[in-house]
Amino acid sequence: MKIALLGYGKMGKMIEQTAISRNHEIIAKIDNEFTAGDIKNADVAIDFSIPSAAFNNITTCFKNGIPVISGTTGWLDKYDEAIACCKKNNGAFIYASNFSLGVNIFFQLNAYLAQMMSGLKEYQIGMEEIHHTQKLDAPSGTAITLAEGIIKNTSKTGWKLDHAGEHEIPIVAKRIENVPGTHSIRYSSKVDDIEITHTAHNREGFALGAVIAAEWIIGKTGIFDMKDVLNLR
Ligand SMILES: NC(=O)c1ccc[n+]([C@@H]2O[C@H](COP(=O)([O-])OP(=O)(O)OC[C@H]3O[C@@H](n4cnc5c(N)ncnc54)[C@H](O)[C@@H]3O)[C@@H](O)[C@H]2O)c1
Ligand SMILES: O=C(O)C1=N[C@H](C(=O)O)CCC1
Repeated sequence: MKIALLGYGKMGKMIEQTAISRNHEIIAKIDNEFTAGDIKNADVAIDFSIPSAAFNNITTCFKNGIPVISGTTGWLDKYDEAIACCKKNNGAFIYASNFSLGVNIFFQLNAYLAQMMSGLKEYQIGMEEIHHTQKLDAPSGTAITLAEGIIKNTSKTGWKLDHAGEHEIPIVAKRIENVPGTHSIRYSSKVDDIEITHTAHNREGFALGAVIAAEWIIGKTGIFDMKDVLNLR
């Protein structure tokens, strides 16, 4: 598989290593603006760039017939527009706030726990995410996906950083040097707490999931997610 890397920072470099170890070829390492000519020979593009560049990167690929795996977070105000562009161009797309296989299992666990806790008014919910200090967005994309999983399964109607209203999920975002990504959801009552945590030890899991998604999407048309890739439905 010939891969164009859109974003050659911490994740782009990790994905390069993983892709080469799985016998793929990196045909473009893009770390700034690019033209269609730079990526024309790619079978797939993997975008781990920055929030302000993601939409343009992704839609340029659709317009040039290249399937996209998108891991960049913090750009989802334009997600619907990107989907419309993908459909118009008969393209193929997977966005995941977190490509790690463990986190995708954790998403399922979170939804199941929320369903069980939904009737128990004694428990107050809270979420915490911890990432490295270079992270541009807060809360993390993963925390937003986790909050959406809770909203779908409880009477909570939204989320807010720090001071949430009664019907919202409070998210605390901490930035600590060199932390790859830790997410916890806690249900606290007067008598006990229930807490689930996913801790990434490094970035290898994110990269492996993104390369597996890229292998999976080749030859397909449509909009998919990691549940499709990992057969979690
Ligand atoms: N979905 C996941 O599993 C997952 C995992 C880790 C990180 N992320 C997200 O991926 C993104 C990148 O993370 P990172 O840690 O590699 O960040 P990073 O800052 O190390 O790398 C981003 C790179 O994008 C480059 N860039 C800037 N403008 C660009 C453009 N127009 N086109 C292409 N590249 C451009 C920057 O020069 C930089 O090298 C972030 O949004 C982060 O939240 C997602
Ligand atoms: O390092 C980052 O930045 C990460 N971003 C994703 C998010 O926002 O959830 C995934 C975890 C690492």
